[in-house]
Amino acid sequence: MYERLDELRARTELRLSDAQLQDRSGFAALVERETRTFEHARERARLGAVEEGLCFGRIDLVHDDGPEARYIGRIGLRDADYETILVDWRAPAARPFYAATPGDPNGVTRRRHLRVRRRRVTGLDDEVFDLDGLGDADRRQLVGEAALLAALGGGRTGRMGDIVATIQTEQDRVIRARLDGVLVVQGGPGTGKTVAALHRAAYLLYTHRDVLERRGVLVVGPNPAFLRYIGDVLPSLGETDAVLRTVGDLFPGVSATRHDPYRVAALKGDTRVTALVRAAVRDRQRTPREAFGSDDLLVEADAGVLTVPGEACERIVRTARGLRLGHNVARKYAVNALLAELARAEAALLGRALPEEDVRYVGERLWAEDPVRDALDALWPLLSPRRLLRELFADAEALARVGGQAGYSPAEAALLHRPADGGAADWTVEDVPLLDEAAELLGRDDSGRRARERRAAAERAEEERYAQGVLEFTGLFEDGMMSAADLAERHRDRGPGLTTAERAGGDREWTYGHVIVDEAQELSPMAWRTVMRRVPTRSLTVVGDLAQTGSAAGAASWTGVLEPYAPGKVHVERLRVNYRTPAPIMAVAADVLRAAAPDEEPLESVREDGAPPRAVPLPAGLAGLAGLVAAERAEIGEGKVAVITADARIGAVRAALPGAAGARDLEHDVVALTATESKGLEFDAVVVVDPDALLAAPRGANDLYVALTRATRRLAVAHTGPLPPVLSRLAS
Ligand SMILES: Nc1ncnc2c1ncn2[C@@H]1O[C@H](COP(=O)(O)OP(=O)(O)OP(=O)(O)O)[C@@H](O)[C@H]1O
Repeated sequence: MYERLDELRARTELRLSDAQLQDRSGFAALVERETRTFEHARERARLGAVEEGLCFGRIDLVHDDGPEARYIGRIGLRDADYETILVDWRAPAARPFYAATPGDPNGVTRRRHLRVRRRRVTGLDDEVFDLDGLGDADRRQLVGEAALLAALGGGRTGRMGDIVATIQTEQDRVIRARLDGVLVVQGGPGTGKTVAALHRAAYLLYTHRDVLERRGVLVVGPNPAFLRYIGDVLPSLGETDAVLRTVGDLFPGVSATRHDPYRVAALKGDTRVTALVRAAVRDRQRTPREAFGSDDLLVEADAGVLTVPGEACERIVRTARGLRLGHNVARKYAVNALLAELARAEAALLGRALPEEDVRYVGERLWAEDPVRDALDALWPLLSPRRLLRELFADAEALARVGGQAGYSPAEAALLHRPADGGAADWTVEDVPLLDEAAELLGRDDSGRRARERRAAAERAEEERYAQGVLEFTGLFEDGMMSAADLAERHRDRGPGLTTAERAGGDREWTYGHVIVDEAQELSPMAWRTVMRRVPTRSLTVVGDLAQTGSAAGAASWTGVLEPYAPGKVHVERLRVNYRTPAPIMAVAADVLRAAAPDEEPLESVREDGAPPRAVPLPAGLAGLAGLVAAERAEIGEGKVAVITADARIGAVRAALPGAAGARDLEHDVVALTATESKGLEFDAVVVVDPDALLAAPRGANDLYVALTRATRRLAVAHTGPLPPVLSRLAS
């Protein structure tokens, strides 16, 4: 297989250099060269990514016409005679490797896991499915237990790795689920939700390449550190068409990482805020009375003071609003109509006749005068989403007025007040969905572009055919959400030479072929609106754990959140086995889970071994912490230690551990994190500091649960005060 891989690599190199050397001139030749170069470079990257663990498994099957040995690997390979020598793990033929269980062997008589290092087989584990010889008690459901335990036992590196060789049956079901509809993967900590979702992305890109390659897959994660943590998985599976983003950077040009305080976040996360944004836009469409406190519009133009009667202005504002277009699009009408009135006023002032056909021309001339422009901008300004919200939040009076119109109490509206520093750092993660909402309401005056697009009708017809295909393929016909024509328009290619991920990342209106949302319990209803706009076909994988919800406006029920967007298309799968945390640590976490979410079933841990978790009193305060962390580090040898505490204590903990890194540097040996920052991550040893401070926060039991379940080997709970009763198991 490696020989064949080397041949393919050499061939790809050759094709790549041929493509680059091709020197025919002309536009078509240029495009062809770019396309070929791109394709071959991609193939080179794909072949380059599979060196380690090219082939990791084999299944023996019995057919009517004899036995078959099938090899499973990171990619599919055929020999020179076109015979399959290696089956891609994502192909249907590989499925029995993951799906065979003693109870349901799928025709497999033996499954073999191969361990290969530097092109040499260094070990193998066999499972023989001798159906007659098995009692129920032996029918453990783990696939390739020895290989799995070996993979789980290795020290952590600060980066997540792929698991193609040891995917478990329940995870395989998630990975290979259908593309259409909303698949929710609910599972406790360490059940492999994240890793399974990423393998699902790779599976979908492989199986539905025609649809997904062009539109790309969006992966939404909770914070930048998490995205870095998972960032290697898809490239190691040979995939480059995925875009990784936090909610804070879904709006191009803004990259928010800071969160609002709890109560503000709750307000901004609730869909009531859409009424506020709507009212804020409307508030900027003013009559002269609202803008200047005078009945009529008075403008000091070059010719003298021009007067437009208040009624005429009100009629124009009313009509422009009635157009039901975006604010910036309707502005064109409002400004033109007001200019026409001003042109007539000027003619009247100068005692001249103004033929109707000259009105437009005179209006354009007036538009060049600053006082005219200023006056019209005060009535109906051109607004960007950022300007709208920045000015709203900075203006306490406007907030109270607009808030009142949207049904907010004065106290609620006042919570949103924020002085404008003008810097980009002002934006919080919770502002991003509001910016997106504002962008939808404001719209863009893109009539020029539209006219050009109309001329490109032939091209568009092709796009529409494709879009129709997408809608049909994903089982979502024109149901009023979005027509094929709309979809096609949003999908217009933005020129050659960029990867799908690059094109998608900078375009707010880009719609993806599939969206994966991780730690999805943290998303507010407003964040969901923002995500859903990016996937009108509603093809999503939603991954999370309701028991780990920590954010102010996070989810309480999956169907409650998702059904309104995809009625009848939400399907929930549960993962029940914990691969990360050893059983003794999970027992401690289970006590906390009972307090946080009494209805959740505790998980079964794959790993029963491990050092007993312990409570360590720190009578002299955090001064004792450095010694404890050093001891934990010595215990784990190669590996990572995380010190996790409440927001309120993180400053003190960092001061006590000057050598520890933060969330930006997960590859460091010791990191100090808040519970929120630790979401989705894992470490060989975890030291939870001052659990009572964690419990004191809103949704504090969830935070403590998250912190305890980050450990893969060792757990210590250090406390400067008394140990909370929920952790009494540690005291015994
Ligand atoms: N089939 C598997 N083979 C090998 N390792 C696995 C497998 N499934 C999960 N793991 C490992 O278990 C750990 C936990 O996985 P992951 O982070 O995806 O869990 P999670 O459900 O997202 O957890 P959390 O809810 O706490 O974020 C990871 O190290 C992952 O690589």
